[in-house]
Amino acid sequence: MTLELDSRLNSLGFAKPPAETRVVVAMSGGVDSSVVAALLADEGYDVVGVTLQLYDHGAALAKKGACCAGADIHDARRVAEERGFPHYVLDYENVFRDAVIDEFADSYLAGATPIPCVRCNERVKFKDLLATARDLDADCMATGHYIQRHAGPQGAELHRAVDAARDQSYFLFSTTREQLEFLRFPLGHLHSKAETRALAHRYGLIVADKPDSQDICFVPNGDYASVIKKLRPGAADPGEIVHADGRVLGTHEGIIHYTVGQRRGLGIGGLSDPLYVVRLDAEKRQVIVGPRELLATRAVPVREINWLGDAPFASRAEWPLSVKLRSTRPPTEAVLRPVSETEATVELLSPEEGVSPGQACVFYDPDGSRVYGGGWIWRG
Ligand SMILES: Nc1ncnc2c1ncn2[C@@H]1O[C@H](COP(=O)(O)OP(=O)(O)OP(=O)(O)O)[C@@H](O)[C@H]1O
Repeated sequence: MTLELDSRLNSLGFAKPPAETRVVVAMSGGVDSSVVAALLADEGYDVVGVTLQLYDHGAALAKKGACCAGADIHDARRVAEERGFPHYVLDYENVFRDAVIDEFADSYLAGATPIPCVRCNERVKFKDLLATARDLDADCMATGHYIQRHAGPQGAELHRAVDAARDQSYFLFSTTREQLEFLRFPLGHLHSKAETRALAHRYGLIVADKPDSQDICFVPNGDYASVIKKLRPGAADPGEIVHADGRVLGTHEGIIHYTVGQRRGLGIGGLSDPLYVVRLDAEKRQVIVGPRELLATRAVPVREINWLGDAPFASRAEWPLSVKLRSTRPPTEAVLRPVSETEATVELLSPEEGVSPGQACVFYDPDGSRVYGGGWIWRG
């Protein structure tokens, strides 16, 4: 660990001494947020750990070891005990089910590909948990997200994490400016997860070698279709697989099994050209397939926009930006044309494949480093 790194991590940006600065740390029981809590406690901050129980680990949805369930709560508590700061567990099962899981299931049934982690940040962690932190008289709330918060001339700014492989900006675009003022992300400056684990070992944390959590915490092994079937029994009805030219090519076991851009697993072999899912029609329960060229999208309709730029979002006819259309893709150049305060059309300079309703379109400045917000892709 370099001295330079330590000095960057030493301050949450408050004028008063750490001992007089109360920080609520959102603790999942994973290595990232445990390191945040240990680091801040070590620097002398008045740390209070809070863990949300998001679902019952004995219930059908959860898997052993999934975040937010029993074993993780136990780990978070152990870290707090060993580092000597208070820790609270709050039961958020009902809130999480209503605000995140239900929409996740309904979104798939409507033919979209949702991102529940964004809704969890927006509706649970940065709303109710943040309110709890204020109730606890905290000066700020810190999380283990890999993202940077910079103090800019117009207020707090959101920037991509230094470690591009860990960057979570795609999942945080809907953070409001007011929330951002109160939030801190002490891991955003780190260059790799190895640095986080090195810190965890330095503090002797029991979670130092705990495996990284999975993509969606309530979906065991990525098998989201099983989760949806449990939540909405009978809702995943079979239907037709239809070529974009109108030919019926076969049947499927429910549109929840498909996503735009998918090629494998269509079960319609024997055709000369490779076919891709180009659209899901929830009303007709049809999976529409076609050749690859039908996947290319240039104009992306976006709504529910949260803007984190300095000038009002709708104040200009167009903005040159770069955008990310999937969490795993790099930013790509675009021009954004506002339609209203919360809606826009994003025109991509080079067309992208597999742009799916329900995913986020996240806006960055043209060099792809500062996050200007984003919105939800819809069908238009
Ligand atoms: N159940 C929870 N209770 C409180 N805070 C949580 C909970 N789950 C996640 N968080 C907070 O949100 C951050 C990002 O969550 P995410 O699910 O992306 O975890 P992660 O990257 O696996 O981090 P960690 O190693 O801390 O689990 C966590 O670092 C933590 O600060």
